[in-house]
Amino acid sequence: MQALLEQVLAIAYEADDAIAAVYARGFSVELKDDNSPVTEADQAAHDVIMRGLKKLSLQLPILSEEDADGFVGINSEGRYWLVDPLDGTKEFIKRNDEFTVNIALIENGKPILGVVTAPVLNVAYIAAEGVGAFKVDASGHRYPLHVAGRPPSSACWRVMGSRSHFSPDLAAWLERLGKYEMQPMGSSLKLCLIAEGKADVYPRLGPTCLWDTGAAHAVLLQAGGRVETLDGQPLCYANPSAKLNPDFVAWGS
Ligand SMILES: Nc1ncnc2c1ncn2[C@@H]1O[C@H](COP(=O)(O)O)[C@@H](OP(=O)(O)O)[C@H]1O
Ligand SMILES: [Mg+2]
Repeated sequence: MQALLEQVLAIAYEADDAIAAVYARGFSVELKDDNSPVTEADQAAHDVIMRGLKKLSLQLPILSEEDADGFVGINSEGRYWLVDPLDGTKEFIKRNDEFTVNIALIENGKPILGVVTAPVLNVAYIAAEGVGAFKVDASGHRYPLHVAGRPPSSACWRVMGSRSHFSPDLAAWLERLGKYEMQPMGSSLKLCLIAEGKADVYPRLGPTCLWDTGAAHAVLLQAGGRVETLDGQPLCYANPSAKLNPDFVAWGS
């Protein structure tokens, strides 16, 4: 797993370079069939990742946001790669730097390896079963990741939230949580910040796709956290044809 993690990190860094090049030179924005925005950078990162994963000795089916129809299905051992080449496309377009490359290895519905890189913030979050979870800074230094403990009853919950999506259900959920402060953040960085101990909880009561969460979910699991549906079951990736996650809550401790 350690060797595979390093290979996947190298692929994600290559995708970072492709994205950063588009970011630097400027880009136009198109709308996909579902009306969500897409740029040249999403496709460039997808191409790099597909090429990289196909060269690995471990040959697995790939489900990428940019070619979901090309997914051939989970293999006989219950495994597949789950990829969001550029999560936070809206943040990319707004140029606020909060976007990520996401590659996860799923086995029997569970993310067992994950790599999340932020091309402009120059940070990576990596994890695998049997290896642990680490943050990698711009100079390549690695720091083990651990979630924070549950906040004392007098303290505020540090809540992560989307910059673009809020719902009445989320407002009601937060009301029940108690005292909290909300930190808005684009992309899968929300889950990574919980893995780092910088936030406590991320309730997502609104649509996301499997590829938005798989890689950062792996990081959070290895850092001691969890991601659960509203009835307390682990968020599961065993039915990729559904594409959509149910509502979920990511917890540190
Ligand atoms: N109506 C919808 N259906 C499915 N996924 C949605 C959605 N609205 C937003 N998302 C997902 O939410 C992600 C953005 O989340 P956030 O606002 O927390 O950064 C998007 O990722 P992309 O940017 O990769 O398209 C997209 O996949
Ligand atoms: Mg996404």
